[in-house]
Amino acid sequence: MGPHPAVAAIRLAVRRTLTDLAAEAGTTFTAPVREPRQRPAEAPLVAAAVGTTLIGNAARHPSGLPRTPAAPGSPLVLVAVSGGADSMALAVAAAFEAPKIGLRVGAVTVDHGLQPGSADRAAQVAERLRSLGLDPVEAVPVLVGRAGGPEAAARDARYAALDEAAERHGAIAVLLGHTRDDQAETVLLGLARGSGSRSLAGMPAQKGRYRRPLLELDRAATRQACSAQAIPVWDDPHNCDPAYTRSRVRHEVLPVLEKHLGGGVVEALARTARLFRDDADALDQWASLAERDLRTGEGTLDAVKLAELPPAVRRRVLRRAALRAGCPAGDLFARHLETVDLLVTGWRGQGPLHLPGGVEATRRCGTLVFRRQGD
Ligand SMILES: Nc1ncnc2c1ncn2[C@@H]1O[C@H](COP(=O)(O)OP(=O)(O)OP(=O)(O)O)[C@@H](O)[C@H]1O
Repeated sequence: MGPHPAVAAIRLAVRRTLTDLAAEAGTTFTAPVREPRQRPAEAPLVAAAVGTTLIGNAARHPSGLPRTPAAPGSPLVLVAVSGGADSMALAVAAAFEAPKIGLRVGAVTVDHGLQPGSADRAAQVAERLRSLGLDPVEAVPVLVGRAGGPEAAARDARYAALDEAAERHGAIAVLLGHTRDDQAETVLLGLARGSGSRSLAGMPAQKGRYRRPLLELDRAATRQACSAQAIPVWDDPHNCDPAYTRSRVRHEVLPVLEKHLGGGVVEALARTARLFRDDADALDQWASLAERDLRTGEGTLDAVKLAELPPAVRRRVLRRAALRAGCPAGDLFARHLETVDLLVTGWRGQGPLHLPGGVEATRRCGTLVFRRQGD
């Protein structure tokens, strides 16, 4: 009997990502290993209820632990693990697949320190991961600030810790457990913010060192996979806390949409993300070519030629120029670009515009000038 279909689907998705990574790293493939027989323990879900502490017997799972870990010094991939079903299913699949491909796999679990007992829980998750064959495994405590609200502050601290761990261990990539459901939520959140196509494109499967192998799979699959392999999971109470926007989207908004618009909303939103990604990529490429043509010097653009561009391309050129002059990407919003755009399309001699990061945009003699004050 082969593995549970959800386990097989997750392994396949992870294998694809790891194979790409191994090819990029120039790793030599080892001979393919046959799927091991499923063990009888692939039945009960040990702990999946909200707030459940980790229990379970590591010796009983998962099915088919890697036989021989990849040689020391082989390229290392880290998995970012919260302890939830998505990232646990991902970590187990990576531990199963990586040695066959000549990669080592480790994990980092970040302790945000936002709940009582979080350090103990992070230590338990780390221990669990070690018992699953991942190495190295670290539980990293972080200090979460306040900038941008609680979700953004936790995310910033988490990614800083993941980046630092990846650098320190020389990892070739960090895997994240986002699923198609997370993607649908991201698209809805972007839509509600009134964002452009780049935001509606959701999360990319690959960005820098980060990869999201499960982006085409349902959250239900990761739960089923953990259940089938008797992997204890921990549900972050924040995921169900209505104080968090994403939680409300997950538990209230999406179910209502599914109910009233018919099934398949999550899939449709994920498809929307893919289509918008292609559109946004094409527009970015166009803007990059147009910018080369319009640049008249360091931080200066030909305003007359800018006016001839379609708005979607023009705004992208303006954004690029503002970023190049030193605007922080996270602080530059559509409303800033709309006012800069008026220097091109609604010119009536208005004065310099002050953009985030101390950048100033002015129009002089048919030229837009972006400069950081004091430069
Ligand atoms: N505390 C953490 N430590 C390490 N990685 C994390 C942590 N929290 C989230 N991640 C990574 O980011 C991904 C998305 O996290 P998020 O909280 O948005 O989703 P989730 O549905 O709660 O995922 P999961 O079921 O894995 O907890 C996780 O799958 C994991 O890869």
